[in-house]
Amino acid sequence: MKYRHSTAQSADYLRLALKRMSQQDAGLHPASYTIWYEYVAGTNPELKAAVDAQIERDGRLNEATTYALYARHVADFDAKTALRIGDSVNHIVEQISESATTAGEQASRFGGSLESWTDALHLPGGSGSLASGVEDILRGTREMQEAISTLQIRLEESRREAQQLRQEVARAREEALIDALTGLTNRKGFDLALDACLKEATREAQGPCLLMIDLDHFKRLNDTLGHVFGDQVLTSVGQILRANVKGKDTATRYGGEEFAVILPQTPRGGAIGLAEALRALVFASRVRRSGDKEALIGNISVSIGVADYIAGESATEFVSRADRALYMAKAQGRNRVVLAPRPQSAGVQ
Ligand SMILES: Nc1nc2c(ncn2[C@@H]2O[C@H](COP(=O)(O)OP(=O)(O)OP(=O)(O)O)[C@@H](O)[C@H]2O)c(=O)[nH]1
Repeated sequence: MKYRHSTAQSADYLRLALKRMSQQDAGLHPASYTIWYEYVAGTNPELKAAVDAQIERDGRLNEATTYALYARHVADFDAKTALRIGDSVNHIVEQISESATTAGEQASRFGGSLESWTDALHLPGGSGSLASGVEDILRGTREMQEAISTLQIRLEESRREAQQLRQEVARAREEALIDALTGLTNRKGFDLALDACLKEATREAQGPCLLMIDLDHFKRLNDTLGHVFGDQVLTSVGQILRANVKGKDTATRYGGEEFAVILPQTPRGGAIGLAEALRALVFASRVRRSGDKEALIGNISVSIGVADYIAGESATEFVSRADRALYMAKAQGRNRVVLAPRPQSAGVQ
C-alpha cells in the first residue's frame, strides 16, 4: 500500500511505532515495524483490531504472532486492495466505454439526418448555399464519428489490459497461498480456509473436523537418507493428501513435516475414517530415492490427531486440541489416529 503521510507526520508515527515495538517480544524487523506503523497511523482497522485482541489475550506480540499478523493483515490486505482497485478500473473503463458507444450511435444518427437534409437541399428548388453549409457540418460529424471510434478502440484495449492485470493479481494471490514443495495450501491459505470454515460452522448441523498430521521419526530419516530424500518424502505425502482430500476439504502443509486437513460439515466418524485411510495409504507407500532402484527399506508413517469442532471455540483452540491429539498419537507409539477428547463442559454431541 502507499503511505501518503507528510514527513513530519511519518516521523511522529515512527516515534510512536518504535516505542510500541520495543515493548514487544518480537524482533525489531520490517514486519514488526510495518505492523506498528500501521497501528499508530490507523491505516488498517482490521489489523488494529487484531493487534488489540492479541495484546488483550497475551499482553505482548511474540515473533510468531507478529509474522502471522503481517501475513494476514498486511500482505493479504495489499493483495485485496489491488484486486479492489482492479475491479474499480474495470468498472470505470466499462462506464466510459458505454458512454462512448452511446455518443457514437448519436453521432451516427445525426450524420444520417444531415445526409437526408443535404439530399433534400440539392433537389430542384432547394438552396445550394444552405446545402454546402450542411455538407460542412456533415464533414465535421464524420470526423467526430472517427474520433469516437478511435476512442472506443483505445478503451477496449484499456479494458483488456485492466482485465489482464486483475487476473495477474488474482494469480499472484493464489500462488502466495500455495506451498512450493507439495503444491498444497500453505499455512496462510490454511488460516484463511479455517476462518471461512468456522464462520460457516455455526450454521452447520455437524462438523467441521480438523486433522493434524505429522511424519514419524522424520529427523532420523533426514539424518540417515539426507534432506533431499526428506523433501521427496514430503512431496509424496503431499500427493497422497492431494489425491484423497477433495471438494470442500482443504489439505495443507502446515509447516515443516506437519500437514493439516480441514473437513467442513463432516461428522467425527467420517473424519476418523479419512484419517485412518490416509494413515494406511502413507504406511503402504514406497518412496524411492531419485536414481535408486531399491525401494526405501522400512515404512514411512504418520501420526494423526483429529478434533471435532466445539461450537464457539476459537480457531486457535480448535487447532491446539487437534495438535494435542496428535502428540497423544505420538506418545502411544506413532503410526496411529487419536481423537481429541472434548472438555467435559463441552458435552457430547
Ligand atoms: N527434508 C526436510 N526436512 C524438514 C523440513 N521441515 C522440517 N524438516 C525436518 O523434520 C524434522 C522434524 O523432527 P522432529 O520435530 O524432531 O520430529 P520427528 O523426528 O519427526 O519425530 P516425531 O515427530 O516425534 O515422530 C527435523 O529434522 C526438521 O529438520 C523440510 O522441508 N524438508
